[in-house]
Amino acid sequence: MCCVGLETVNGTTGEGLSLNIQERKQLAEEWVYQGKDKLDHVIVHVGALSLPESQELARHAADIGASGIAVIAPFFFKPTNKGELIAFLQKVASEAPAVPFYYYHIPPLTGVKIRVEELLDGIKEQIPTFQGVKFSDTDLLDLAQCINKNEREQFAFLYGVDEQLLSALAIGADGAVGSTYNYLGQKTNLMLQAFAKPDLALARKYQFLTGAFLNFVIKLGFGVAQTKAVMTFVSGIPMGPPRLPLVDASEEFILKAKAKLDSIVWPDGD
Ligand SMILES: CC(=O)N[C@@H]([C@@H](O)[C@H](O)[C@H](O)CO)[C@@H](O)CC(=O)C(=O)O
Repeated sequence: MCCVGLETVNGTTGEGLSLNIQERKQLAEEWVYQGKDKLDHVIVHVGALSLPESQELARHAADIGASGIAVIAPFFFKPTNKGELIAFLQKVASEAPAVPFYYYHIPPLTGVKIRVEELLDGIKEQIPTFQGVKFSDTDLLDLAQCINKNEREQFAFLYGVDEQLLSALAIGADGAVGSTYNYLGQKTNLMLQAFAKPDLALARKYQFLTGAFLNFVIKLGFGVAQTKAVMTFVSGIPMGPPRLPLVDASEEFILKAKAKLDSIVWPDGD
């Protein structure tokens, strides 16, 4: 959901696809308003199953001054090839012709596995506002090819598999957008600093510890509802219940996840 100076609104953790259009607009407006002078970028996710809805959200994001829009692949009637996916994305992007456009690649949830390397080939000709990818997939070969082949384009590659961020940074990812940064953002910033120094041994320590936590909770069953529960107990700010078909994390999950997180000894001594 967030990283340094950047917020993506109405994405996965924010359950954007479970909200109605009015709710999505309201949230986007509030983030743009509250983020003014605090956040470098507020990217609004405007993807939807219905093209007209997605276009309406894109126009709205442009009107309120969002610094970017992002779109996932439609996931009920799915595009089966690059041409179909680009056609959909292009029709949304063209409704906000002055707003940078990001493709939000998240095949574990959309089931659309069209390789991004293929998608990016010649994309600027069809989507002149194309600015980058939020890449939420474990296929680092695909990510590496995207980065290598598009060096001159200056696209932004924002990585979204938090447990593998360090590997993505090593091959040139520009930043991160993910659910754990809502509660492990400071630790991730320390990892980023160590990587930039470079102190790879220290960076690895942070990555391994984040990984140990995620490995533990994934075995218990970990999704958006559980993420919200962790955000709640870490921040003390109630995130509210998820919307059906998601259901609240169990008390047992919360107790175990909290104990695990509390047991971690971070390199900064916290
Ligand atoms: C499938 C999924 O939810 N992926 C998450 C990850 O942050 C994920 O929760 C994390 O890597 C743990 O596996 C993000 O990519 C989603 C995200 O950033 C968002 O809320 O838009």
